Amino acid sequence: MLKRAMFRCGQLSSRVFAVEFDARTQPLYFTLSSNPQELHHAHQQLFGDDGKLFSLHVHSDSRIEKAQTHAEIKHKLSVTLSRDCDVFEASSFIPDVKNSVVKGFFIRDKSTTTLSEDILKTLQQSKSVCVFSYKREGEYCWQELWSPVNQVQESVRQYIAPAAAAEHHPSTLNIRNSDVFYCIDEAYKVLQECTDIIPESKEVLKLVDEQLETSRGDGFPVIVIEGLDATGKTTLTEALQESLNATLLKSPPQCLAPFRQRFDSEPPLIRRAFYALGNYITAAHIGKESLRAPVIVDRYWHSTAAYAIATAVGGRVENLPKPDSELYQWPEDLLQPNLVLLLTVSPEERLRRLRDRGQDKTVEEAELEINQLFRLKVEEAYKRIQNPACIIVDASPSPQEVLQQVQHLIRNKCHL
Ligand SMILES: Nc1ncnc2c1ncn2[C@@H]1O[C@H](COP(=O)(O)OP(=O)(O)O)[C@@H](O)[C@H]1O
Ligand SMILES: Nc1ccn([C@H]2C[C@H](O)[C@@H](COP(=O)(O)OP(=O)(O)O)O2)c(=O)n1
Repeated sequence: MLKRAMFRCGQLSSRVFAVEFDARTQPLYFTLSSNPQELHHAHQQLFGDDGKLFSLHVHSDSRIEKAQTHAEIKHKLSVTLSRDCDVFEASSFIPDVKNSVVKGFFIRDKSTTTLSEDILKTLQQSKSVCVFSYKREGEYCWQELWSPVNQVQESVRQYIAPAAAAEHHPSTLNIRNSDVFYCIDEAYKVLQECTDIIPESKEVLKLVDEQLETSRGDGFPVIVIEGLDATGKTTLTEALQESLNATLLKSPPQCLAPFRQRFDSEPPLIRRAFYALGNYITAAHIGKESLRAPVIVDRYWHSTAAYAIATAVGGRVENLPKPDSELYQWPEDLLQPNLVLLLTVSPEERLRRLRDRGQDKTVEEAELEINQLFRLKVEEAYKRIQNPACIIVDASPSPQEVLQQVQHLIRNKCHL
């Protein structure tokens, strides 16, 4: 039983563990060795402290189950653990090997209670959760499979040994087909896999099926307006609709509005597949409408990819996939617009606009406000997307001036 659990965790010796100790610094990397190794000074921060240390990792052959279990554990740990407990995002991975990441958490419990053990005991009953504990002895620290009743005779001590920082941040390794989708089939499959647990998936897939093949000849230009919330997309797209006599579309499309809240509460795999499919429905609408008039689109694939990448990647902007990464390439089967404009304003002006609007913000936007790092990553990811890349527009002047600036760009680039 224990051996099977170890096996589920993959070949531990070739794996590197990364703990997101502090969002502003690089993760703490370590690996495991069967020989005692003195604790590296950097690791003293985590392993040298008093208190109990645990890590837990989520495994399953079903990616839907894995995503949901991870999200449930995250929620449970955040609401039940005491103030004396720190929880860090952790992962284990094989350096630079795509899709090798196993996500989990690292728990440091300085309390005198057994609360964290009690919670881990419950979590461990799930066949997809694997818990390790860490023990110190002098200069050494080792990891072993944790068991609440202490019958881990078979478990081998694996000593903590320093590991080099990975060239590609581990959170970038699993992005393809988990956070960002590069063809309709991959996103479609995710929703097919969750029809049992999320009945709404069937309705979304039906709406996708109802869309005819997207084909677009030499129709009117298609112009996408992108940007963070409150950068002025609605104001500009409505003004453009009027001034160009254009059709205004959105992604996700109106027909998905009844399902959005449901999918927003799901883990990234399911949530991002939903938004990806929304782009294909919008593409079908663009295909039809652009035969009749110019089309303005409020958010499209740039938003889907930039938010997904920025959410998936922990810590600093430097952790994003490298600028030349294939992860920034537009999906080959998704209708391409003629022009993508990214509206940018300073963080202060954006906050002022958000406050003036006085609306409830989505959770993600509320996080943006407190999380400068996240906002920077979304903007940087927007700028790195290729084929087509976006043109940056300074949206801080008055609405009339922004409109004029954009009309000028459209005249030049699309000859409208
Ligand atoms: N160029 C601008 N200058 C000042 N305020 C603006 C400008 N464009 C939009 N706003 C205001 O900022 C707020 C957010 O604009 P909105 O168009 O709703 O942004 P988005 O659609 O990107 O969320 C609104 O209250 C809007 O009136
Ligand atoms: N085409 C799109 C549009 C939005 N999204 C996602 C990205 C973010 O998680 C949210 C942002 O939506 P938000 O509600 O803040 O946007 P609006 O205020 O409606 O412009 O939606 C997407 O993935 N793909």
